Amino acid sequence: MKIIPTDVSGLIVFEPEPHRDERGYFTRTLDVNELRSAGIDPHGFVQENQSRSYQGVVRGMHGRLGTGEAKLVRCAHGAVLDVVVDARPDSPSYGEVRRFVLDDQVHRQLYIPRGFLHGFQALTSVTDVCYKMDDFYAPGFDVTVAFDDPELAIAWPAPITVVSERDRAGISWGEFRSRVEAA
Ligand SMILES: Cc1cn([C@H]2C[C@H](O)[C@@H](COP(=O)(O)OP(=O)(O)O[C@H]3O[C@@H](C)C(=O)[C@@H](O)[C@H]3O)O2)c(=O)[nH]c1=O
Repeated sequence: MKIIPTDVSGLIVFEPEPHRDERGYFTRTLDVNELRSAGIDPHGFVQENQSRSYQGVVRGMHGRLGTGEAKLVRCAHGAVLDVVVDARPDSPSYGEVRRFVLDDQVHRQLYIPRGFLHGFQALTSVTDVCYKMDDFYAPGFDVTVAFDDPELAIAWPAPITVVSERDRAGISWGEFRSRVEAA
């Protein structure tokens, strides 16, 4: 498993080395030693989720007020463009967007520390995303920032097909920022 730091502090890409043969492939999807050597407590994860999305679906941009939540995200089937926004006011990259392709070919995983907004777009007809979280689902603290916020100007790569009602009602990045900065 290669550990690939990014230019944003705490945001880390993990790249495994899948074994491919005529049957298909084998790959590790979790190695606690690798996580520890990247400074992540593997026992911090308390919930794992899987969602299926059809081509063009956008989910996001989701964040959690208060302490936030860290996620370890991978695409088990198909491909996504995974998008994060650094929502940590004291970070040098506060407000910046980063985009990563996660797919079932290279099998990269993205570790997103606490204090980020997260979302993705499904790039394939059937797209399964799995992610571990270091806190339990707490809808009362969840906030959605508009996936099409003009200030964030996230470049979604494909025509957008379906967006949930919750995500269509997302607040602006400016509104989110004032809530986070006031906290
Ligand atoms: C996330 C979540 C949802 N649910 C329920 C609530 C709802 O009825 C249904 C679908 O929820 P949502 O529409 O919020 O699912 P979704 O839009 O896929 O939400 C997810 O999006 C990605 C981008 C993330 O980063 C995640 O943290 C999470 O916010 O599942 C849970 O029971 N537990 C959970 O942990």
